Amino acid sequence: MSASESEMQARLLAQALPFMQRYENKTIVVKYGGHAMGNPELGKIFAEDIALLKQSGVNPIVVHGGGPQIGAMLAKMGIESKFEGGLRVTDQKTVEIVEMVLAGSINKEIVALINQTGEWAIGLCGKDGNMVFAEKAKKTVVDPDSNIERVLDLGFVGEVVEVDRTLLDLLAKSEMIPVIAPVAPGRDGHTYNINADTFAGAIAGALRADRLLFLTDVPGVLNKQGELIKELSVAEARALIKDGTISGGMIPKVETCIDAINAGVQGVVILNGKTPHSVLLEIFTEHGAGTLLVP
Ligand SMILES: Nc1ncnc2c1ncn2[C@@H]1O[C@H](COP(=O)(O)OP(=O)(O)O)[C@@H](O)[C@H]1O
Ligand SMILES: CC(=O)N[C@@H](CCC(=O)OP(=O)(O)O)C(=O)O
Repeated sequence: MSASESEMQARLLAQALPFMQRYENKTIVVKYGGHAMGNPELGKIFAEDIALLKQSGVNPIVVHGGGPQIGAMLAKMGIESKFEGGLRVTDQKTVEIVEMVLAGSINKEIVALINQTGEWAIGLCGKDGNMVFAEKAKKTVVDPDSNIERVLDLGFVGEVVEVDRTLLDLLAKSEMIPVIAPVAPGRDGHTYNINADTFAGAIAGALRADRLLFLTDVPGVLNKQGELIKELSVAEARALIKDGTISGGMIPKVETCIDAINAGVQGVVILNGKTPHSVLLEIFTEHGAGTLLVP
């Protein structure tokens, strides 16, 4: 390494100090989307970033998705994936596979990656420690042609109705980093499939998290021309959903951002999880990337 390169690295490290002080003991919820996963090298870097946050005195909580991975498993079993309003229509067979993929293989993969850094991760879903309770989602969509609102029946898709922070508060005081799959029970005894974005938003809201980061496979919210929108107000976001600029999986993400801001979460950002060290860059440098949602 040349002298100027090591000087630059030292300067970068020194610049991180005020950010480390700012976030000490603060809760940062990181939603790791299924589209941001898949590349082993990037997975390792993501795990290192989370480990570094914990080592720096931050309380990181990982909530993960796995939509594409669920789709692949369903396809293997000859079941077609169907979405309405960005949410998977989930019958009994599908919810069993969702739980198997999310709370099983993906959750343990992320836990193992973090453990390999030398930190300690613990894999959970909403069922563990009675952390989250859900009920059947009451989702409505407005038909753009007729402007008539209709209620969607998405089967066992849930929305979070209760978060008990007991277990997460315990873990915050421990060495353990929680890694949570978005599956939760209902008081009716059913298991519900919850969109990982809305699940992460509910956790961040219940914990009054300092930051909520969404790692996905695009640089942030893009406008009609495909350019990154660096700052998006709640009103602008609603307008972009209405005119179809924001569609598919970006809808629950942006709706969650709006709810999280209303619940008092301070910094809500959608950013590219395929950029190496995007979490560290966002938290410990001035070079925040992605779309910042503002009231
Ligand atoms: N306006 C928009 N800006 C950016 N992405 C958008 C927009 N509208 C729809 N999308 C889609 O949303 C996707 C991200 O959501 P999703 O597929 O649920 O990802 P993840 O698995 O990371 O949660 C992008 O890959 C993109 O295809
Ligand atoms: C109800 C619903 O749609 N649940 C999602 C849960 C996983 C998820 O949200 O994963 P991503 O974050 O990778 O999109 C699903 O079944 O795909």
